[in-house]
Amino acid sequence: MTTRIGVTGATGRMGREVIAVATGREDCEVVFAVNREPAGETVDGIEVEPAAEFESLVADREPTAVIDFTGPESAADYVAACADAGIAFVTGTTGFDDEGDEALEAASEDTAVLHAPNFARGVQALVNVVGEAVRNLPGYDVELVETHHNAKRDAPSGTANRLLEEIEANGDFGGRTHGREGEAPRETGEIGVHALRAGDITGEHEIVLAGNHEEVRLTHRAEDRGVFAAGAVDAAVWIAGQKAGWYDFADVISE
Ligand SMILES: NC(=O)C1=CN([C@@H]2O[C@H](COP(=O)(O)OP(=O)(O)OC[C@H]3O[C@@H](n4cnc5c(N)ncnc54)[C@H](OP(=O)(O)O)[C@@H]3O)[C@@H](O)[C@H]2O)C=CC1
Ligand SMILES: O=C(O)C1=N[C@H](C(=O)O)C[C@H](O)C1
Repeated sequence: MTTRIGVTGATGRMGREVIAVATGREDCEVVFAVNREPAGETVDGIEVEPAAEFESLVADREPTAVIDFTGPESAADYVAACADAGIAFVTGTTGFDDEGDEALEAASEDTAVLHAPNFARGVQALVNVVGEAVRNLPGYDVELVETHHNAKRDAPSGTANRLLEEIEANGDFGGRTHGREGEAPRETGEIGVHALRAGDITGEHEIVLAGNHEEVRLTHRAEDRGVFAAGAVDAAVWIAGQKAGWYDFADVISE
């Protein structure tokens, strides 16, 4: 069955990639695309419509899943609208505060919701192995460095936060230190977190584990945003028809 996809944030860096991927596949169709300020644009032949028309587009075009790459405030509004309409919601948006997280979780009681801070399959593999590395190297210093383009709003990245949760769950750490300045010797057990913003870098995450006169570096580097878009479209095709609930990208990959 063809998955009918609605896209939000259609003229953004990721929205454009999602439309490019989805229009190139035979198992899905982009039935509408919206952006805050569409200015009469089309993306890969899809007309971009005003965000204010989202609810009427949902009613008229009957998407089976919405893919969202906007911002945390708008994603919270879109997930609530999808929950009301019973449409599956896939979001890669990052930077949610507690209220945003709660909006996603509340919506998952009424519809299928999948949130992934990173839709690259390699990052999922990194999440899977980082805990094992930490468990194997107790007492080693751990630092995380993430690097993104100069227009990224949130820091640390959503992916960095996910990796940090995994690191903390697998070792005995004393807290996170975001950057260092001045007299700032490393405390035992702290996890250093560093966010670089420069140019149009797609997204890099590196975990450094050092001790015992050796170091291990686990690095993921996304070379093209199409990697994220392909994962998000895979997720939308997978989630359409799933029952209400909370899903993550690991559920998609494991099938
Ligand atoms: N999970 C993953 O794999 C990835 C996640 N991301 C995350 O995705 C999000 C978007 O990133 P990116 O594409 O680079 O950001 P952009 O700023 O390039 O794109 C966001 C788009 O959303 C639009 N927008 C904002 N509010 C609304 C609204 N209410 N309705 C419709 N459209 C709206 C913006 O429009 P306007 O320009 O008018 O503001 C813009 O076109 C970020 O949170 C980022 O961290 C990014 C890459 C991969
Ligand atoms: O904003 C981005 O560009 C990216 N954001 C995601 C994040 O915050 O982790 C994923 C990816 O690294 C690109």
